[in-house]
Amino acid sequence: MLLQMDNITKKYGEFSANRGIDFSLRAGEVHAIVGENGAGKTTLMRILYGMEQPTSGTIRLNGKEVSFASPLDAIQGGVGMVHQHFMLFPTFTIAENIVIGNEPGSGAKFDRKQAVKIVEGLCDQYGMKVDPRAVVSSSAPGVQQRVEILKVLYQGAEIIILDEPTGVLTPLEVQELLDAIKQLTKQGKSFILISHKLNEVMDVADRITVLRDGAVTGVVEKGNTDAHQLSRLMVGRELMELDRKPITPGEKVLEVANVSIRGTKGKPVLDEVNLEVRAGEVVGIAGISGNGQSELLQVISGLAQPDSGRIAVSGKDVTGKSTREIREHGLAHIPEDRYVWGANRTATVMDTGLMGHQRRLQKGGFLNLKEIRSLVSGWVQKFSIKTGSLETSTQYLSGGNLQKLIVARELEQGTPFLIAAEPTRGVDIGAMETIHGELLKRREAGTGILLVSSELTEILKLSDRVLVMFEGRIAGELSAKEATEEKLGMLMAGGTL
Ligand SMILES: Nc1ncnc2c1ncn2[C@@H]1O[C@H](COP(=O)(O)OP(=O)(O)OP(=O)(O)O)[C@@H](O)[C@H]1O
Repeated sequence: MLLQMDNITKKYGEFSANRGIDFSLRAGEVHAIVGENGAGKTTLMRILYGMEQPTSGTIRLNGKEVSFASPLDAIQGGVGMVHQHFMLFPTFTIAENIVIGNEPGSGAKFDRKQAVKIVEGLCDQYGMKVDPRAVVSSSAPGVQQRVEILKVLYQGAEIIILDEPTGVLTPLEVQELLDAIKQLTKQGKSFILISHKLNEVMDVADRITVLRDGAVTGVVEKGNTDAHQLSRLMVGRELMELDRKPITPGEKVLEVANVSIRGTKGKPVLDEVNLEVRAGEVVGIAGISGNGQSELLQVISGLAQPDSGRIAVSGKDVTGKSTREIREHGLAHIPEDRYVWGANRTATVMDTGLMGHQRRLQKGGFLNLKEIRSLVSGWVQKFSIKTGSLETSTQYLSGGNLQKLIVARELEQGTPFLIAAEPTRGVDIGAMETIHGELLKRREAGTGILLVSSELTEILKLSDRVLVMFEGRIAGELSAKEATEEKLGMLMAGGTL
């Protein structure tokens, strides 16, 4: 056995994030770890990667006991990890990012040409394509991820840990990643894959370990299981079908008229965008990321200003208004990137629950802490948010639990208009069911929802109408009845129906 983790326990105070976990990995194997948010997947991998020390338990590589005091130690032992959030230097080139820490050249002189050569060699060896001279910040997420993988390969990794690698990728990039994993295992590399996406797990994994509440609930060979059994092992119950009741849309809660943003390279970022959302309907926006969706959400929510055009929320012109003013006028916003817009990582769960809504929750200039406390603890229950207490700092929440907290806060504002951008990114399948159900409840209660998602299944499940964005324009609109993955895919790629 290449890797053997035996009886791993990790305690944080009284709380056990890992309880007596056994985990093993064969050479050339892809071993997936699945489980609910907060089940302890990332913790187990942080232990393997030397970022955390286990409270008890042993790790053996090729039969020899090892103890990694730091990621540097782990890298030297042949273990590399690609995190949920990329850790690259955005202003450096791809080649610089890959060789950093072990740069070619003598003394202080960095040999750029040699670095490019090294990266070209790696690309050839492992069958992956990147442009070594491109700057990371202008590379697509799929490319940045390849850079991370090439970087750990350059560092000599035999075991590569991928923590929810497909969350930010387009469907095509996901396929490329899965192909790259298969290719690399043929060359003897081994992967540990943390994922909530059971179809991807069933595609690429050889074995699957299911964790629940810090303990193993099953280890299965792929051939002996299916997505149904896995989801039952994960959440301990069957998932339910969504019930989307027919509605009659009401008055306009969002109107975007002829909105444009000029780009830096001649091409507009947003090009005469027109759309509306009415009370009680979900309008989905599909598109390959980078086609203007982020900018559209930014102008609607006051984070950016349009160069021309008009935006109205609940009938009031809010063009050029601040985020605070627009929020006060009836916008709630589940942001695309929870770490940038959604939360301050040092704030407590309670403060995060309050963020952006202080004015609404105050009386006579004072915050009603008792009311806020009972509100936030209600959300924690409803959305099964795993947290020590309301005073716990959000930096100790697992990724999916932080996402659930932000979703709960925005959904529960009960505003007439809600932006839901990637609302289920990083959440487990049970929580996804809860969030989808709650979004539909808001819709029935009359909230108009603008849903932006890179998951076509999510768009198709929830939307009454679907708009497709391509190169800053609305390239097409389909009703819920007309929309299929094939038609959307066609429009997303710039085609016509
Ligand atoms: N430093 C810490 N102090 C206290 N609790 C922690 C700490 N790190 C993690 N935890 C807790 O340990 C539990 C397991 O977290 P972990 O990140 O391993 O979950 P996960 O299975 O990866 O979840 P997700 O799918 O949401 O990413 C969580 O409840 C988390 O709040």
